[in-house]
Amino acid sequence: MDDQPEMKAKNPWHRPRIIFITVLFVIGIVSMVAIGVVQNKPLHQKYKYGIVLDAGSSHTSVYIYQWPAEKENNTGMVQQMDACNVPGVGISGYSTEPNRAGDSLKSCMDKARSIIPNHRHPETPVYLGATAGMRLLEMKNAAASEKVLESVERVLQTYPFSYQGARIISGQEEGAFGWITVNYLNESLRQASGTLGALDLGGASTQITFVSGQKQESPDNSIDFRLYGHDYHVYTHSFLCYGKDQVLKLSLANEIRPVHTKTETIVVEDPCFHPGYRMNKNFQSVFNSPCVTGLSYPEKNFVHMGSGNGTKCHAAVRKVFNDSGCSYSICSFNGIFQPRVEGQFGAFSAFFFVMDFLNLTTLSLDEAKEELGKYCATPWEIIKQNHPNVKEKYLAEYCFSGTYILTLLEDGYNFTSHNWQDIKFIKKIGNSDAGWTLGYMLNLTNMIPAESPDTPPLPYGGYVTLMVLFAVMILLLGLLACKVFRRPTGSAQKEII
Ligand SMILES: O=c1[nH]cnc2c1ncn2[C@@H]1O[C@H](COP(=O)(O)OP(=O)(O)O)[C@@H](O)[C@H]1O
Ligand SMILES: [Ca+2]
Repeated sequence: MDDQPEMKAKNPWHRPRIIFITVLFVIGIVSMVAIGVVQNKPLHQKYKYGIVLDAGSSHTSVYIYQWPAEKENNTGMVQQMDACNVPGVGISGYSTEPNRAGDSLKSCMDKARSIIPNHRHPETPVYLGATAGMRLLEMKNAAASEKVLESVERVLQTYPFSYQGARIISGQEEGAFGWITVNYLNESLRQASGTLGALDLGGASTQITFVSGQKQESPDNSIDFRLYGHDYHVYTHSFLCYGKDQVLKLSLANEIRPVHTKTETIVVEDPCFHPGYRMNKNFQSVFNSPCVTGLSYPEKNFVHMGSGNGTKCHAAVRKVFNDSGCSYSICSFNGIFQPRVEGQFGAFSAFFFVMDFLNLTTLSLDEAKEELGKYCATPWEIIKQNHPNVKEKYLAEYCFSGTYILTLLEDGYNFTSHNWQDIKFIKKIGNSDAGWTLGYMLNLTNMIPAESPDTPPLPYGGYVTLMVLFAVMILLLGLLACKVFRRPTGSAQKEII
């Protein structure tokens, strides 16, 4: 301590010089980090967009997707930006006035035009995929289905986007793309971790799709994917006519046929509708579908009367499944091969709407049956009072729909009370709806590569953290070095003095 004044006297610039060097050193390090951060930060995130129209049997939805322009091939990058419900019925409902099918899409397409930045319009692909409603219309009246598709095509081509076509997708595509969507969103494709099976329930068809390690006995039900460097053997089946609206017609038709006479007023007592429910309906509304046969008196009406009995409803719904005649080692129903269900499942669309409304999504199978039985037995007046804001058509059908869902999953697909908890009823994963549309777009824009794309070894956040850590380490080492170099000089001077 006594030597300090002498040292200072010897070299009065020593300390300021060290401070000056240290300050320069710190400024250098800070600048290095700042430059690294600024240089590597994506300056202004550029997004690309894609539009898919899901032309379902009951309604059409327009989905707008967006993704960062430079990260097309990374899983989880494409997200739903907006979804618009087209007012009115599904496009197959315009078979007698096809022009209205195209017109119905305008409000949602106008919205898409306004929310996607103008300079991206010409490169934004638009796809329309029609599902089971149009499959049925094509079976019933191919010319009408052609006209409906022409009408939607005409309207979609008037928009400034890159129109890529309107077509009826197959049930196999619907199942496969639903599976791709949930697994893409779940990020289960990049890690070879377990995938999520996909259960989709529509109005006119239903799909089951899952990875199965068992022998695939039916080529029609088997798809092989190579995605991000992993091979997947996927089982899929789409049951046309087994969407919930068509099954309602099927089971009503089963109840009408035995009491079907030409003269009397026909009263059909239905255990799947609430006690006190009474509605005049036309035979036509039940027998107008290619899924239902055997109408003799199209002009006749009947009284649809609820009796609200869960057990009897289950028995009635059960009749729409044909369990005889499996030519494989194992079947679901109607002679269709299906291996035992495996792994976790995401159940979406009407599976979710119905189970969520009935508050059954988290219950065990037995609890769900019990709750549903009580719900079905509740008088219609009380149901209406309890849910004044729910559309009456949906409200009247929840007992039936819930019973159909439990029956399809248990008696159809052979889920049991042991693996019931493997089914997750989901609407969205992140911001994006579960459904076939995202998978359809990813496939058509080649955004899911067969092999894993090369990505930087570190994500951006990790890179910045490492840079900062190294900078701090260098700084500390520098300071330490200053101290160490100062000491010997000091002690040497001390010794000399
Ligand atoms: O909020 C809801 N509650 C109950 N059911 C709904 C709700 N929203 C849609 N749905 C039903 O979901 C189903 C959707 O089927 P979609 O129109 O996709 O037919 P598809 O897939 O067979 O072509 C229809 O049965 C429709 O009534
Ligand atoms: Ca659908």
